[in-house]
Amino acid sequence: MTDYLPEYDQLKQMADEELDRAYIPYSHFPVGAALLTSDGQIFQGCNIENAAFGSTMCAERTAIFSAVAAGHQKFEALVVSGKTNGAIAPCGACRQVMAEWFEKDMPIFLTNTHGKVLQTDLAHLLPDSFIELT
Ligand SMILES: O=c1ccn([C@H]2C[C@H](O)[C@@H](CO)O2)c(=O)[nH]1
Ligand SMILES: [Zn+2]
Repeated sequence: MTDYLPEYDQLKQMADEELDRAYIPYSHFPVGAALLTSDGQIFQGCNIENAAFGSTMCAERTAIFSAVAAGHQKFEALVVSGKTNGAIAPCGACRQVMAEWFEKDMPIFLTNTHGKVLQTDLAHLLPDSFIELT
């Protein structure tokens, strides 16, 4: 089961809302995300694809970069949602970006639209991560 987070239902609803905003002419694979800042704001993200496929931006990074661009650098929780059979799984690039901004134990809820919820964190998604030049 998952730890109780008062904002979870709102985050999940806002992540799901982004599934309809995803720009996915190539993969037809929508992903939505909602990110809670330490001061209680929520930033949404969807995947935004590009004809040059490598220029595509994932839902998770859209949410993180949107929050950082608005002046937020401390985060409490992330919910990601996909129309997948199991829980959505963030790509490697997103895990590396998460490592830059999230504490290792910050709750990350990987979900789908069928009721699956997997609670995890960066300690599990990206162990032994490269986070600074030392
Ligand atoms: O966690 C994920 C996994 C995939 N995608 C996007 C990238 C691409 O647009 C499409 C297929 O990989 O899904 C995300 O946004 N987040
Ligand atoms: Zn990604």
